[in-house]
Amino acid sequence: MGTIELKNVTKSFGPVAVIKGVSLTAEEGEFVVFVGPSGCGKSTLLRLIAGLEETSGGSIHIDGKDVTELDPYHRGLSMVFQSYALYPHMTVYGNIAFALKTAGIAKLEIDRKVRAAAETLKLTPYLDRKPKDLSGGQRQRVAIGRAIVRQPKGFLFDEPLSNLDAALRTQTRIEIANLHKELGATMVYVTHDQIEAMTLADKIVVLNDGEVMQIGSPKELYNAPKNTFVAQFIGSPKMNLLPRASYDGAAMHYGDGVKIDIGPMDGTPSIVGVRPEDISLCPLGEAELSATVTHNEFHGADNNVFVSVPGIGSLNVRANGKLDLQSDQPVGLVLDKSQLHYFDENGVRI
Ligand SMILES: Nc1ncnc2c1ncn2[C@@H]1O[C@H](COP(=O)(O)OP(=O)(O)OP(=O)(O)O)[C@@H](O)[C@H]1O
Repeated sequence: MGTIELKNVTKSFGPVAVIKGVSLTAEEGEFVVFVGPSGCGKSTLLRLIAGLEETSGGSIHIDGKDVTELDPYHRGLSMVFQSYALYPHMTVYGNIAFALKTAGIAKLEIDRKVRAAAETLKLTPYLDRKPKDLSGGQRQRVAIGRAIVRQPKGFLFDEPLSNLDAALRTQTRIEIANLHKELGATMVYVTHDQIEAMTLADKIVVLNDGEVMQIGSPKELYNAPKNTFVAQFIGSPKMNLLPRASYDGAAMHYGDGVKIDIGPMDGTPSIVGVRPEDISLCPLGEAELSATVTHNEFHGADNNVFVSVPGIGSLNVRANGKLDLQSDQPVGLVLDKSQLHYFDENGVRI
C-alpha cells in the first residue's frame, strides 16, 4: 500500500504553465524529496498529489488507482504543512483526535490511537496543553500526530521544518527519519534545504521551472549529476564549473595558455566540473594550477577558500581548517582527476 505515481502531470494557472509534464513514482515505503529553486513548482506538485489543486493534464495514481478526479479526503493521504495549521482553541489531544471524531470513529478507538501517536511522537506529557503553550518543534509534532492517526497510505510534507531554529530543525529532522523507519510509510517531502534532502531521501526529485531535471538517490545525484543544473544545485558549497574550453583529445585548453590534462574521452567535453573537496592546496612547485587566495571563510573544521586562477577565474576550494590562509597568498592547486565531471556544450553529462 502507498505507491504514488504521476504520469505526465501538467498544471497551468491561467496562461502560465507551472508544471510542465512531470512523471515520477514514489514506491511503497519510499521517502521522496522534491527540491529545486524558489518558484520551480515544488509546492504546487505536492498540492496536486494531495488533491488541493486540480491538474491541467496527465494523471495521478495511488496504489494503481487513478485518483486524478478524487477529492483530497478520498485519496487517503495526510498532509503536514509548514504552518502546522493547528486548532488554537483545542488541546493537543483534541487536535490529534479531531479528524477521527469527524470520521465518526468510536471514542475508545480514538483514545487508543491518539495515545499511541502521542507516545511515538513523545507528546504524552503535553496532551492537555493548547498549541500556544508548546514550542515550535512540539507544535510540528502535533501536526504530524494528526496525520499519523488517520493511518494514511502516504504522508505529504510541505517544508515542515522551515519555521524551526537550527538546533530544533536537526532534532526534528532525525525524528522524521525515525518516524519513517518506524511507520514504513510512503512519504513525499518538499524542502529547499540541501541537508534535509540529502539526509532524509531515498530518492530526490530535482525540479527546475516545472520540469524534472533528475531523479535519483542522494549519492547518484551528488556523484553523477546528469547536467550542469543538478551539478550546481546539489552540494554545498556548490560544484565549480570551469569556463567552456576546447578539448584536443587529451587536455582542456583555457586562456593564458593554461591547460588541464584529462586524457582521452568518449565525447567532446566543453565544461569541466569539480567539487570544492576535490581540489587540494599544495606547494607551488607541485601544482597543476597556480592560484591566489582572494577570500577565506574559516568554518572551524575546514576553510572555505576562494582562489583566483589565471585563465580560469574564481574557484572554491575546501581546505583543512588548521591551515592559516591570507588574502593575496599564492597557492598551488591539484585536482583529483578521478572526481572530475564532464559536460558537453549543452551542459549534459558525458
Ligand atoms: N494559485 C496560484 N495562482 C497563480 N500562480 C501560482 C499559484 N500558486 C503558485 N503559483 C505560481 O506557480 C509557481 C510555482 O509555485 P510553487 O509555490 O509551487 O513553487 P515552489 O517551488 O514551492 O517555491 P518556494 O520554494 O518558493 O516555496 C510560482 O511561479 C508561483 O508564483
